[in-house]
Amino acid sequence: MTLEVDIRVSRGDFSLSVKSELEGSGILGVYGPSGSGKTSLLRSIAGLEKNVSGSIIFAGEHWLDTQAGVFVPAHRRAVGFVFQDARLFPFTDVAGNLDFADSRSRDAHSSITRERVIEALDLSPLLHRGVAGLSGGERQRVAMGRVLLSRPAVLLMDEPLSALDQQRKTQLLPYISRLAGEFGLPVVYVSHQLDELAAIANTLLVLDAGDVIAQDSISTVLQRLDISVFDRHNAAVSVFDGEVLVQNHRLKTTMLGMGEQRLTVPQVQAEVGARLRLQFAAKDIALAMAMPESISIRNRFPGHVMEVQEDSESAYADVLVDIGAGVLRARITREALQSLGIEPQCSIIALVKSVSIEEALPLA
Ligand SMILES: Nc1ncnc2c1ncn2[C@@H]1O[C@H](COP(=O)(O)OP(=O)(O)OP(=O)(O)O)[C@@H](O)[C@H]1O
Repeated sequence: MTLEVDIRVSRGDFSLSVKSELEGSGILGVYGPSGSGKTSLLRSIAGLEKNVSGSIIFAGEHWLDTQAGVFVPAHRRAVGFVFQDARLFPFTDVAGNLDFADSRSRDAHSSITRERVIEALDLSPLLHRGVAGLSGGERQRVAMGRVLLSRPAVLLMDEPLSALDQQRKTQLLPYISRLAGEFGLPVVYVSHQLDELAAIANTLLVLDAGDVIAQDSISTVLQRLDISVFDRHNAAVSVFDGEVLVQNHRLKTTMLGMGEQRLTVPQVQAEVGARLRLQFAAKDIALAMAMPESISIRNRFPGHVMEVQEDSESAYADVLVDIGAGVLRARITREALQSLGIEPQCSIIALVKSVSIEEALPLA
């Protein structure tokens, strides 16, 4: 099932223009600074935006075609919308919230059953709890369950984790990638946190002031040194597919494979053979011209420099290093870049200070 979007939204000084296609059950991440048009895009797909023109086609069905005068109203689009706040019904318990959506669902023949939703989101211990006593993360899991039970064909998520602390966010991310995979749903996921998108998205669309400035597989877009919004708050990251190779229970470490490269990290709770998404923050990569001898950083990848970009507005430079298994992005000071003479083609060792690891759909 394909979602094809080719729209313009005009509102006073602001205008949004997006042409995008989302195929199958992937997660399309939408990233951009505040006011760049992320929410307007989701609202347009959902049929909630009035000043929209162009076309939106889902699985061959025209939801919008302004030339032909077609505008399918929001309640007739098979869309589930998860918001930043959970918006649960306070007068009933978790089961009641789920039952409400289940009973009003438009498609009882869908493969999305109450049992499968409860299992995918670990909701059984919460079913008879009142809504008021739930934690923020639990509330969002119930909200996702309720939206799923309306049996959407597309899931739209607008910063669903932004009200949660970092630990809860990390706990919820695997649920979101599981939903896309298990229920075969295309998901459009909006966030202004690049690490959140890098953890789960397959493709990434970057908006800036209403324009799409990049759109491709997430690993490709994250390598673009010309996208300056990645450098705000030192957000730039790179992502790799990894596989659990060895669990060392004595030293409490896990060895992961990324292509031919090996990486040792504090122990990850996953079976040998499990595939995980590895995310490296550019600011947590150091570069050395030769293999350092006595150093506590254990993860060192020999490679060669592909591209260098100095940011003349700041102290930093971005460097892309091909390490065989993929391309690692490093952010070091311009002072270090110049004094080490780092330039394209030179051999280099990338030293990884930390990595964040998620259960996610494989990279596109
Ligand atoms: N109801 C409205 N009336 C007038 N202008 C609006 C309205 N809603 C949004 N805008 C404007 O449209 C532009 C895009 O807003 P939008 O909410 O889509 O951006 P966003 O990327 O989701 O931002 P944020 O990350 O802050 O939520 C902004 O300039 C915003 O001020």
